[in-house]
Amino acid sequence: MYFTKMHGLGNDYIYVNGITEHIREPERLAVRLSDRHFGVGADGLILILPSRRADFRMEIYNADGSRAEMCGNGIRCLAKYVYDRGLMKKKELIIETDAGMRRLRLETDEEDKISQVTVDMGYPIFQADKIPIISEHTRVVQEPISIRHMEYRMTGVSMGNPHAVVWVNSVKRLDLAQIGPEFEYHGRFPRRVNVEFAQVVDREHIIVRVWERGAGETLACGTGACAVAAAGVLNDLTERHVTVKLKGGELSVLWDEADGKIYMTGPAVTVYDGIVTV
Ligand SMILES: N[C@@H](CCC[C@H](N)C(=O)O)C(=O)O
Repeated sequence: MYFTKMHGLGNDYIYVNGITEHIREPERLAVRLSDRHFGVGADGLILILPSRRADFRMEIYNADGSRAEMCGNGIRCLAKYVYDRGLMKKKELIIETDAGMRRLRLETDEEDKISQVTVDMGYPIFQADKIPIISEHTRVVQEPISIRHMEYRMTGVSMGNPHAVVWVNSVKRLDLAQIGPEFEYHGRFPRRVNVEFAQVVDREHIIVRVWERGAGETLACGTGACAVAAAGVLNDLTERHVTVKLKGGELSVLWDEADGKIYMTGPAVTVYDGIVTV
């Protein structure tokens, strides 16, 4: 099976062209290939598939084999994948995801190399039952949650996939390996959760560490950065246009007042092409 390893800010995925490759049991394949010791090594597997309603369809499998609705870093890389291979030569494209249609715009340099990709990430969803988060309130805004005898305050956001944003004074000394799984599998998240620990630097800059559902701590999360940006506005901590600094680099995120949608801009990188026996 031919594959390509790509990353957005170190959030790395194995990309397989599902138009030419016949993929059986993608959940199991994701687990096997994502293993960093016995496999290729990645945060998950992304399949590029045909779509009747859009240019392509994206299917995401986390490293543990679970299916995710949307992936912000992954979708930028998917756009690069199809553009660089000439599967599509437009600089504007629409990708169908399990979270709905996403519109993307590619920026290229004078050598036709992609420098940045902007994604229309859609509307942030705050309704607790739609995220989903179990709560007595319609929205989860700075609600207490107890983890390992510590009380945290979380704001719930769906970017097509579920996120809990926790504001902290510093992201440095957090033991994510301990608290991450406790959030992810907490009973208040019926479909598990991605959790972002966010530190406000000033009203336009945020530092974030992410524990991803199905993948653990990753170097970056596109949907997570958008969830943090939305929570920052909701909690009146930040402006609508922010730079989100993650372990693997920076994303620019705008929650547009005009249309209510979130726009995320960042890089997409190819690491290498490979062949694996499956
Ligand atoms: N890293 C991604 C999100 C991938 C899916 C996530 N782990 C989930 O299960 O929802 C991103 O860049 O958005």
